[in-house]
Amino acid sequence: MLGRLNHVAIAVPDLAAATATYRDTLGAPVSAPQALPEHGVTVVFVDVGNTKVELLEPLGEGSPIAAFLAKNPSGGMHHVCYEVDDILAARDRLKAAGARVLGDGEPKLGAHGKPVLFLHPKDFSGTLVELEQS
Ligand SMILES: CC[C@@H](C(=O)O)C(=O)SCCNC(=O)CCNC(=O)[C@H](O)C(C)(C)COP(=O)(O)OP(=O)(O)OC[C@H]1O[C@@H](n2cnc3c(N)ncnc32)[C@H](O)[C@@H]1OP(=O)(O)O
Ligand SMILES: [Co+2]
Repeated sequence: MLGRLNHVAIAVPDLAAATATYRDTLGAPVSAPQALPEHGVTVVFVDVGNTKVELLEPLGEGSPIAAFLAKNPSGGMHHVCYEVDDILAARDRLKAAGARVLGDGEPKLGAHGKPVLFLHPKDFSGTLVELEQS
């Protein structure tokens, strides 16, 4: 069911500072910031060749990453995103296996304009999982 690793996401308290670290210190190409109010985050993507790193900063009230950053004020690894061929089939299979699909269970368009879903970290070895339609 799982395809390639699309991205690893890191929640950060200061997106401009994290961008500068990846671009200037680590020498990686970093995209322009993208505000995604429907997801409560602003993101940039770092191109690391074989996959991407997504840097996430909270946006607006009730951001889904606010509690995570309160517990990890310096930031930290927030989720991994795997591609799937058929996100609805993947969702139904996971639900049948007892995994918790977050939100209302319906895919939303993610940062790449493709449908995404999130799976509860307690069902996946303490790691929040994002699925993205490939
Ligand atoms: C830009 C769009 C998109 C893309 O295309 O790439 C994105 O990536 S958007 C990214 C942000 N969006 C989301 O994260 C949406 C899904 N997330 C959620 O619904 C919530 O964040 C959550 C996972 C349900 C957590 O909710 P929260 O209120 O922060 O905490 P809880 O108290 O309910 O947490 C329960 C439990 O889980 C632990 N936890 C929370 N977040 C993580 C995490 N990222 N990784 C690992 N574990 C996590 C939390 O610590 C609690 O554990 P205990 O303390 O042991 O109870
Ligand atoms: Co993501």
